[in-house]
Amino acid sequence: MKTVTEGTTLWTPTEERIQRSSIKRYMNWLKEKKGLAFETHQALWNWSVEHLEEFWESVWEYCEIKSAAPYRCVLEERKMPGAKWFPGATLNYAENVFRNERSDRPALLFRSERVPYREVTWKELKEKTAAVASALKKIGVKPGDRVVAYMPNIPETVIAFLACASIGAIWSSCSPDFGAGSVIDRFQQIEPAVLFAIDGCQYNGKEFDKRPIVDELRKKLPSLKKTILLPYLRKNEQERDDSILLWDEIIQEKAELSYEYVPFDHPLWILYSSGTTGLPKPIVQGHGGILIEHLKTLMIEQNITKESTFFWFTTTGWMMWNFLIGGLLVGAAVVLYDGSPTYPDGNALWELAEKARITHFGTSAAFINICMKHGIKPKESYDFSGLEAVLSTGSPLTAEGFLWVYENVKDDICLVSCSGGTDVCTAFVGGSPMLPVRAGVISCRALGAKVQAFDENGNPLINEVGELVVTEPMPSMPLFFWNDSNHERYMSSYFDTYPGVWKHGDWIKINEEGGCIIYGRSDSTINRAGVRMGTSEIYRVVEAIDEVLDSLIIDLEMMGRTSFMPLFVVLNPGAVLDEALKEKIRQAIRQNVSPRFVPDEIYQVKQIPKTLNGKKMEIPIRKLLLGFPLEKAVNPGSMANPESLEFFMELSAKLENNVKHQ
Ligand SMILES: CC(=O)CC(=O)O
Repeated sequence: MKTVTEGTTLWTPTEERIQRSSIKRYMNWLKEKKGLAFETHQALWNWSVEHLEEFWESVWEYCEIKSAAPYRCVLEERKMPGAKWFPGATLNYAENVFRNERSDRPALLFRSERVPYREVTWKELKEKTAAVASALKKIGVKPGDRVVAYMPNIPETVIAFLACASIGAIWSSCSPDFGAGSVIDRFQQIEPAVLFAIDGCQYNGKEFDKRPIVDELRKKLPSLKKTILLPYLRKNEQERDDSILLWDEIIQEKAELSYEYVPFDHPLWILYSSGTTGLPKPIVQGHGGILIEHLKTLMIEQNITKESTFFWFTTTGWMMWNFLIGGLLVGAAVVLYDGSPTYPDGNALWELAEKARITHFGTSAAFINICMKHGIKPKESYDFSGLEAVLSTGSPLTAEGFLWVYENVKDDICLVSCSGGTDVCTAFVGGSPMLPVRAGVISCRALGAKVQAFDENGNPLINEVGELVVTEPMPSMPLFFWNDSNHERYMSSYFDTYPGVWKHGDWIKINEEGGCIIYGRSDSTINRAGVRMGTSEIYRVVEAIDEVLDSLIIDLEMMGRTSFMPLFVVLNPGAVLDEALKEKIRQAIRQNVSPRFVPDEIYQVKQIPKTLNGKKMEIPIRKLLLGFPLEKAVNPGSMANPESLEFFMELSAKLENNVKHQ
């Protein structure tokens, strides 16, 4: 693997390119319409976070947001949580999508492992959305009711979502790689009225029959009035009772699309993020907040226009799906892909990039690492003449990953490594076509996101690693968590450490130029390629296995190291950790959680390190395995079983050697 020094400049935009970038156009507009002139991106960012109300109002005007009733003011109170944005305004997300309807370009482009390539026109998208909206209304779905989907990343899922948004119902989805238990844990909390589901799907060349899971969901979700089934795997073999409607039947209906105008803070969707304990947190985000945040990011910051073709490799279980669909708000053609990114080989997505003439290719750092490890050189086989930007998220992209993109994809593109979270359904930090790209460094903080690195006492740090915090409200922050009426869970998720300041749970370093490096999670949540899972969800499955007595799982993803997620198990007397038991554990996680969370290695240990009151010591062990000295990682005095550390200290030394020799 070719190495490169962190911070090496790999790309500098030409003056011509800066001038035609969307951010420059927005800056020119600010100058002309508001008399505000900014020389640099940093100056613009400073203004955007100091003059929040002016900034977000300018986004509303510049992006020409369509609303039914005007707002009384931009921000009623600057506080977190509880900021009330654009009170008085009523609007609808779906209307802001369909205002872009046109006949000369498709709305969606789609490929799956089974479907070679298909385009969906704006007309088809609108007609089918209208038909599904009408079916939902006939079922009795009202504004505020929940509509859930167990569907892959296919056009039908986008249609179902837009239909749901158009009538003011609340959308929520889990991707079919989630096992029944994980889906039930999420959907049961929000009592859905309707379930959209597929009968099965294909991944990595293998067919998966999902009917048993769909049956289980229907049994365990008593609030369901109907299930709308899409026979995706086997077209003609569906057994059904009256509570199941078939997709093909409901889309036959001719209906007019109309919009339920809802307040700016009316819930649009519920996303899930896992903490370290308890069930996944159902995060509610609003029509207006998402609309304005996604327009700001895509249309102003990322140069996505009506002529762009925007792709992100994602499943419907990751917030990047929700973000990708935001491309329709700008009027871009959105590219969907369903399947393994490496099926039949590592060129699948690059081939799609050529075929669909993708201008903005979004992926995860994990995918770039796979391409790098497999020596894939897409530029030798494909024509990327229209490609303007490669975007990466999910985990920090290493300096070598940056270099790989410039050497093997295209040398004249803006590479955007970005990081944010499900909690805000956007990026806090990212890139800009007006800024140079430096290896391993995220170019800037997002406009309107007052991101800082804080020390333990809440002092801002420059050039030192600290907690990623956001000190001013953002419109896409959660409205609330479902079933959390007194905001207890919401408060403890972000505001426990620094009152009134959002602590995100990532380590970040910010330099004087505004460039950022993310160093991974500062808590013990597992984050595999962007999808978060609480450790408790994995313990539940692993510890249900007869042979397993206790367990500990640690995510060792950190900048400069390959992602490595070891699982430690204490076995019952007489049990042996042989290959058969390891496979049994992996299989249990694969089926009940998701294949994504199968550990990289399983180790047998005598004891799990615990605190005096019996809590598993995830963060201290993570620190130890990441190479922190013992005294900085663990306080043995607070432990019930300090002798359990010996194994982890030895392992830490071995992992250090591995890393040095990578
Ligand atoms: C933008 C993001 O934050 C994506 C992720 O890493 O989950």
